[in-house]
Amino acid sequence: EPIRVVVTGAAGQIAYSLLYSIAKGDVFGKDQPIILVLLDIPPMLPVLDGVVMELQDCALPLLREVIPTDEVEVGFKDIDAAILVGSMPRKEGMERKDLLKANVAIFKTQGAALDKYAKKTVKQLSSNLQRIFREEKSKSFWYKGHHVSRQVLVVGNPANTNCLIASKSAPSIPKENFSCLTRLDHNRASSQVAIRCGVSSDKVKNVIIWGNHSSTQYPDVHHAKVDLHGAEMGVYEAVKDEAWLRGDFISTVQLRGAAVIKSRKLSSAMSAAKAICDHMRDIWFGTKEGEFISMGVYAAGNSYGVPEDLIYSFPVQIKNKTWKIVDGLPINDFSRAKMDATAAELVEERDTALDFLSQ
Ligand SMILES: NC(=O)c1ccc[n+]([C@@H]2O[C@H](COP(=O)([O-])OP(=O)(O)OC[C@H]3O[C@@H](n4cnc5c(N)ncnc54)[C@H](O)[C@@H]3O)[C@@H](O)[C@H]2O)c1
Ligand SMILES: O=C(O)CC[C@H](O)C(=O)O
Repeated sequence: EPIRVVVTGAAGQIAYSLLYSIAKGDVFGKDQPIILVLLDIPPMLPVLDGVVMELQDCALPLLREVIPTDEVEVGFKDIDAAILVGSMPRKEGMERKDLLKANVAIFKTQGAALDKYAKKTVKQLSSNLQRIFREEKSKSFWYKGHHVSRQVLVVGNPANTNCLIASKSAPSIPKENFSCLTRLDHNRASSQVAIRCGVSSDKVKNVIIWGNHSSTQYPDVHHAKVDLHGAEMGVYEAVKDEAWLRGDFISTVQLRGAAVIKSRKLSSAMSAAKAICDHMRDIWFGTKEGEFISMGVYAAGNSYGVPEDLIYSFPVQIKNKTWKIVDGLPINDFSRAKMDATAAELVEERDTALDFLSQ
């Protein structure tokens, strides 16, 4: 059976890199047929037509159908995965707060639309599932048995707060089904360490991005390992330069998005698309044994004292399409201060967003 995947902002630059990877099986598997739903705003429909033509012209065997639309009820109907990219990127000179105001309303609307249209009705389930559902009469069964596969990844910035707002606007979808993209930051951090050590990036594992996808994020390598020509060791031991690890390394990762904008005059797109693929593929197929990755998830119940009602980036492990925060990693004072600073920014962003949406 094909799965239905919607990408919003499908006429934009991230989508242009992303759609090909999804359609050729890099994310949901090499034998998983796909229906791609491309959602954008009305003025972009002519551009979407061109994207549809190009996808057809790729002649990809897994791609069963491409549906361009500007209507959320079409876009979100019965989807298995939603990748919410559509929103305005920051341009040079723009502040983060400008972006919050421009974008957060989109995610309120889209969360509500997901709640309304993505919900499968009991009627659409097989008769066997309908019988079990009637017998169980439990909402949690409904969630566990069926909704669990419906994953919503928020990419549009400010990604954490947009994700929180989308999730709050979709009360029938479990909070666990929402996540936001900090995998790009994770990949940036792994890559910086790999370059410094002169190894390929797959030799670095378990870096952590804590907090917000912003310049307050904390890229933490205290628990990361590097395979240095056959010998696995901690990153501090391998790099042997604490000043760099606590200074330029952190600021390079924190400010990388801004550096790309300054240089390209456009927000990162190829690397963002690659990170989206990594994030979704790990949700679908799970993380490797003994490894964790970073993603923004609902903070409730975390063991790190992060305020609960936030989407905060944590180290997570994923199995059976269910993520779990890696608990109990030792946190030193240096890390604690940085984790708290990024949490404080997220609290402020959340409050500004809620305030703004209530006006
Ligand atoms: N989380 C991350 O790591 C990360 C990385 C890079 C970019 N981003 C963010 O991703 C977003 C998109 O970036 P881009 O470079 O592709 O931008 P873009 O301007 O090239 O494309 C955005 C697309 O979204 C569409 N859009 C706007 N409002 C929409 C709506 N309500 N519904 C559907 N579509 C809508 C636009 O018409 C446009 O086609 C930005 O917010 C950017 O900051 C996040
Ligand atoms: O607007 C920014 O500073 C960041 C843009 C994007 O999210 C990125 O990380 O490349």
